Amino acid sequence: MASSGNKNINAKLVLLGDVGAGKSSLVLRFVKDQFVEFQESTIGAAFFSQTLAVNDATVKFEIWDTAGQERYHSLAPMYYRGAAAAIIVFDITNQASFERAKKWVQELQAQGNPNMVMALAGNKADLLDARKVSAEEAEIYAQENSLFFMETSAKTATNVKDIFYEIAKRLPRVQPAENPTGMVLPNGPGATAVSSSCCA
Ligand SMILES: Nc1nc2c(ncn2[C@@H]2O[C@H](COP(=O)(O)OP(=O)(O)OP(=O)(O)O)[C@@H](O)[C@H]2O)c(=O)[nH]1
Repeated sequence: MASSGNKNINAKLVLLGDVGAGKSSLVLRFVKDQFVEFQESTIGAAFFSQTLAVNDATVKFEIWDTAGQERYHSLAPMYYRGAAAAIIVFDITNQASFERAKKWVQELQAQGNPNMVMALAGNKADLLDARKVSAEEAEIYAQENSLFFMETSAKTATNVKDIFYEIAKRLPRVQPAENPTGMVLPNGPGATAVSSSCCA
């Protein structure tokens, strides 16, 4: 069937991962092209939106940046429920954060949307000297679990736009009825709303 021009796709995306893995920093880099050395730990969750043009579609990501601290774990289903995509983030210099990422993958496989596009981000790829998780190990794990894997650096911007772009390419082109996000904006100091677009 011939394509009928550009499609507009709304996609709820959630970031999950250990405390300090760099979830907020990846979002800040993607949405504002900024990086801060001392990013504060997220409280609850924060919301952002960002539009990305891919070949055949314009994807509006509705991004939930969750808090990695264990005490917020029970809130996570609110954010991944109905999500079209997830980025599970670990820190390549921290083996425990990779183990935590695997736990998130298991939880999403058990309770998330079965068609969810899942990306595994090995973040802080600029800190090569401190690496504890090899790219090979993460790649094998990703392949075995139907995720795609990229090493990213929020600091240098390496692969940040690319990981969102790869997700955008993989999203189903047929949208389910009306906005499935059921979105309720969070309260509290971690909550931020940003709307912008990029990438002609
Ligand atoms: N060198 C380097 N540091 C990074 C990178 N990404 C994040 N950081 C730093 O790591 C720390 C934690 O980053 P955050 O973005 O707050 O991590 P988070 O996963 O959102 O943490 P929580 O909100 O506590 O769950 C901050 O000091 C960041 O500056 C990166 O790619 N490279």
